[in-house]
Amino acid sequence: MSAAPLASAPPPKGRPVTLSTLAEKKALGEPLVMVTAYDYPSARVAEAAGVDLVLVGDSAAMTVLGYESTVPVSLDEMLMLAAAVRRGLRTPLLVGDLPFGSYERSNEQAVATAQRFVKEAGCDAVKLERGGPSVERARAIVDAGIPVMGHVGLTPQTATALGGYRSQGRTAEQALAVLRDAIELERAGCFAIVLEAIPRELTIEIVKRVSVPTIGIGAGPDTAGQVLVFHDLLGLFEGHTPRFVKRYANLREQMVAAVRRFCEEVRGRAYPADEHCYEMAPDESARLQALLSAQEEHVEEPFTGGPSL
Ligand SMILES: Nc1nc(=O)c2c([nH]1)NC[C@@H]1CN(c3ccc(C(=O)N[C@@H](CCC(=O)O)C(=O)O)cc3)CN21
Ligand SMILES: CC(C)C(=O)C(=O)O
Ligand SMILES: [Mg+2]
Repeated sequence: MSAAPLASAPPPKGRPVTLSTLAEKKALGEPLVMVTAYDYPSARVAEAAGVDLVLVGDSAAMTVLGYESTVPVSLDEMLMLAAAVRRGLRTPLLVGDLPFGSYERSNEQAVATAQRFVKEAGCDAVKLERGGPSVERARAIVDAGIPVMGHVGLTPQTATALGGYRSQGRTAEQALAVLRDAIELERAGCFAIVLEAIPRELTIEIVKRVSVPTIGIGAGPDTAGQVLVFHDLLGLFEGHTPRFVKRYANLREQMVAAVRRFCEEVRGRAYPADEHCYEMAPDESARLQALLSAQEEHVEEPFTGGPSL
C-alpha cells in the first residue's frame, strides 16, 4: 500500500486535551480555540479541525432547536445534544453549557445539574453565566470535583435584564463590575472564563488581573483564546449574526442549492440513475418470472395472497 496519506483519511488523533494542556498553552502564548457543537457530525468536524475545546452551547436553543433565545432550552434537551457530541469527540475538552434555570436556585441544584452533564452526557466540564450569585454556584460545582468555566460580559440567559443582546462594560462603572465578576469567578476556582461582547480596553484589564485563560467572543484579540458558534462561522445560521462573527464558509447557500438540485432531479426523473439501483442476479430474476407465470396459471386473482379488500 502507498504511504501517501489520502485526503479523506482521518487525522491522527492527539492526546486528549486536559486542564493542564490549556494552562500550558496559555503560558506558551499559544491561542486556545473553542467552537460550539451540538450533535455527532459537528463534533466530528471540530475534532478533525483540531480545536482545543468544544462547547455544547445553550446557543443550541437558537441554532438547532429554533427557539428565539437561549432561555427556553431545557436541561434534558441540552443533555441529549451533549451526549451526541460526546460520541463524536475524543481529543478536545468537552464543556457543557448549563441552561437557564438549571443552576441558579441553590448550590445543590447547581451541583446536581453539573453531575448530570458529567455522568449522563460525558462532559469534562460545565459552563455557567454571570458573576454575582453564580460565583457561589461555581465554587460549589468546583468543590464537587467538576471543572467550571465562567462567562461574563454579555450573558445571553439574562440579556433582558442587560437591555438585550448588546455589548457590556462600556461605561467605566460597568467595566469595573465585569472585571470584578471575572476576578471572583477565578477565585471561585473556574479554570477559564468566557468574555463576551465587551470593549477591548476592558478585556486588556481583565487579562492583566486574571491568571486563568480567558476565551473571548466579541472581546478583541487579547484573550488567551477565541470561541465562535459553529453555525455562525460556517454560515449555517439564518438569523441575525452578531458583529463579532466572521464567516469562514457559506454552507447554508450550498445546502439549499444541493437540496434544490435533488428536487429538480427527482421531478426531472434524472435521479435515481442506474448506479443507485439494486439488482437481482439474472438467474433469480428468471426464476421470479417463472414463479409468477406459474401462479398466474393456477390462481384467479394472482396478487391477493391475503383476504380480498
Ligand atoms: N447564533 C448565535 N450566535 C451567538 O453568538 C449567540 C447566539 N446565537 N445566541 C445567544 C447569544 C446571543 N448573542 C449575541 C447576539 C447579538 C449580538 C449583537 O449583535 N449585538 C450588537 C447589537 C445590539 C443592539 O441591537 O443594540 C452589539 O453591538 O452589541 C451580540 C451577541 C451571542 N450568542
Ligand atoms: C458563545 C458561547 C460562549 C456560548 O455560551 C454558547 O454558544 O452558548
Ligand atoms: Mg451559552
